[in-house]
Amino acid sequence: MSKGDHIKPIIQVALDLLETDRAIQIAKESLEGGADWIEVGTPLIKSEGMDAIRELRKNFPDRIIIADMKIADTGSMEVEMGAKAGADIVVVLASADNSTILEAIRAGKKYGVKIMADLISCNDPVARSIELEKLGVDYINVHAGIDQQMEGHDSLAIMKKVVEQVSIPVAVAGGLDASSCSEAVASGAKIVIVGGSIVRSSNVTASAKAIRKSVDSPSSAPVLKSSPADEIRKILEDVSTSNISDAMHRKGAMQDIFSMMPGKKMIGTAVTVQTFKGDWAKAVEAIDEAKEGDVIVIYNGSRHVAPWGGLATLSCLNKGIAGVVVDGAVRDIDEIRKIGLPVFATCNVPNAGEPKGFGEINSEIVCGNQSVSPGDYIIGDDNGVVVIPKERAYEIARRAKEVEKTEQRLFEEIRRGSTLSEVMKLKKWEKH
Ligand SMILES: O=C([C@H](O)CO)[C@H](O)[C@H](O)COP(=O)(O)O
Repeated sequence: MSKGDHIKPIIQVALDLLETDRAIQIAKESLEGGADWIEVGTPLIKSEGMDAIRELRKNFPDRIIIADMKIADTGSMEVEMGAKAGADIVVVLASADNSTILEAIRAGKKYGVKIMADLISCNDPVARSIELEKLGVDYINVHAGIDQQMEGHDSLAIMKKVVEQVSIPVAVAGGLDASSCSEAVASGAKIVIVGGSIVRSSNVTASAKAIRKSVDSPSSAPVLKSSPADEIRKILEDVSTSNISDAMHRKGAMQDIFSMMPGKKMIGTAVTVQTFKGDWAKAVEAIDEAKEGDVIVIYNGSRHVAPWGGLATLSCLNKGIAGVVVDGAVRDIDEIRKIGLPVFATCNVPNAGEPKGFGEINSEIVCGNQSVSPGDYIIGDDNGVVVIPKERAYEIARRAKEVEKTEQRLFEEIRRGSTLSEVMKLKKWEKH
């Protein structure tokens, strides 16, 4: 039997990293957990070039190595590069022109490597799979890319159609975890390609083991999906406002708004209130308009007169409101702390304002220098408060989760005795 012939389903670990040394260590831990094939991920190839493939080949002489080059042109030249660096399988984009695919296949035959076609972003993946098989590719990868996953795409439904139409082995990729891998194998996938769920885990070996176990006793029971709102909420419970800020490229964080209830996290959807210096009527009326799980977000603009205090906070608790944010001052901090509701504000003062009744409830406002519309997601913790526009809530929650996973892995590597700059090769990545 050659090193490519597997009877069991194949787990291909996708090393989507930027540094070869980390990739080698993570590959080692993945293989200990039961992964089979090693993919030199596209980001790694772009970061370190063909040398990443050479190094992985040197370290893992007996393993199948896939060069995820996502070839779009010059099929022959790039397959030759991958082959000469030590790859067994080279990846070409399924959306590349047939001339590129054919040249890749010809070069593959010449240099003894197989060709995998990646269906990422293909308009008609099933029809293209049939064409690719006729053209002569060796494997097809049904793939929802990382950015597509963040918007809720997944690859399993298309993969199930593709396996019915082609007889070459079908791989599947796109945010797979143990349960989706199991479903994929039960539905006909021969290769499961797993990146984030293994390589960004703080315990790579345990995560690979869990996937090994799931693909070796696959279940066709579809993974039960929760509603987008439930999924968003569940993810937001796991991540910090720092993770969310990173996911939003530093957009979304309110300025000069601080927690009055250290240690309390707040997640909810905005009911907005525009008021004017110390006028507390609209702020308090908003409590009756808000529903369970909402966050009342108030622009007031005074550091010296408070539109919010203990009585309003207790009223919120009675209605199941998730918390309050005030661009301005609050008072009765001792009472607020006893009540225990998360309250965020610019500062605290003893002075109350007046219920004059100017302003509006549920118009677009600016709070902490951020635009907030009714229904936007508001998350607060000890780092501060961030706003996620409702239209991007699912995507940003998913991206924040990826940030959190990446950090968990970095924590693990630092715990092993390294430093942040060593792990991240900071000097190499300084801007030139
Ligand atoms: O190919 C991939 C992606 O385009 C980045 O290069 C990933 O390796 C593939 O999607 C698997 O990774 P996960 O989706 O994180 O499991």
